[in-house]
Amino acid sequence: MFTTASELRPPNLDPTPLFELFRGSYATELLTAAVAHFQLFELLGNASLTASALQQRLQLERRPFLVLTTALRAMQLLEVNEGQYQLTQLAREHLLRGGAHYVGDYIGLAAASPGVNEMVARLRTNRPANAAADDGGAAFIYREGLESAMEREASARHLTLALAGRAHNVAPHLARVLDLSKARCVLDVGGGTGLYSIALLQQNPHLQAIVFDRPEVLKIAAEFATQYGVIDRLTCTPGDMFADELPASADVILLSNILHDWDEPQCAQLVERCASVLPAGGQLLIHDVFLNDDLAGPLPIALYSAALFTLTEGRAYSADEYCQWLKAAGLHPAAVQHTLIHCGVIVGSKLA
Ligand SMILES: C[S@@+](CC[C@H](N)C(=O)[O-])C[C@H]1O[C@@H](n2cnc3c(N)ncnc32)[C@H](O)[C@@H]1O
Repeated sequence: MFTTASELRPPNLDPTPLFELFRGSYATELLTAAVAHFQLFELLGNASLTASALQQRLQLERRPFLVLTTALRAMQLLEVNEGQYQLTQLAREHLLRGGAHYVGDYIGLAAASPGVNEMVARLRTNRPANAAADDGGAAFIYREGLESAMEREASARHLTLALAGRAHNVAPHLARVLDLSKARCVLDVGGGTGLYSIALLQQNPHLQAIVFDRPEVLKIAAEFATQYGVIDRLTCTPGDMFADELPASADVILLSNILHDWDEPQCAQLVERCASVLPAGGQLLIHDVFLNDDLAGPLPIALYSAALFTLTEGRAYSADEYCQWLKAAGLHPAAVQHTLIHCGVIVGSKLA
């Protein structure tokens, strides 16, 4: 199908604004849900509540609570002072019913829109979209007990190729910020298109790569590896990253856009599993987006977090949260190095 090898190159123009525009709908959905479905602003009124009290009043589990409140904090409508959640002046003036400049009913015009209703359902159930067998299965995630779109040829291809657009832009940047001159083999866990591995292989001619993913997804990785002329150095290994043994032959492991698909216990488990197969001196690379450590923004990441929340079992995390998991697994995290489209990489080293 593909005949000529080509090189992955960074884009001329930064596509980040397109991603921010695309994710903007989550601002409408979360704001309208808070105003018209959860009555969050009335609930807080002029009082302040601890996180657990507010979470209880909203009847939300931890993950939806964090997604909703992170976005509202990033929107400057909610603030946390000494552990107490309270409304900002902006929210008090405009989102408390009865105020002279109340705009809640205006925002409420979107209350019955399909996007808002869907967001409310996701927040209330804490379950990803399409997770029932009849709905085609959840996007991007596979684990035992969950119906997954990644197990079906057409949907796995569709979803994986959708991510190729972002990878084509970001992967060449990742390859340029990392120094893998001394590395032998990179294991790309949940590697999807394989484009991140392919960029690393093109940048480092001595390197080998293993892309570990579900069988239907690996078909696409093999096609791209052929197209980009690195199929002789890239192995596709099918498996379940939670249940199967991870290949132990790599000295670098990449988790690119993986942990944000999973809830906190699975993130800790996955980091631990990766760390356990790394040799001394090996590195675990977490390539992802990062919330601020206080989980109060920035807004583009808070909105992306909402997207991840609705589609998967994850959300966006902070660098601090990632560092905690790396340290718990015995790895030493370095500072975030930025790539593109809000992404960056944290290198966790296993000391020799
Ligand atoms: C959001 S995509 C990220 C793909 C790629 N790393 C990237 O950055 O574009 C998540 C990937 O993890 C894979 N995945 C999900 N659950 C998995 C599991 N239990 N075992 C192996 N791969 C899994 C999916 O098939 C998908 O390719």
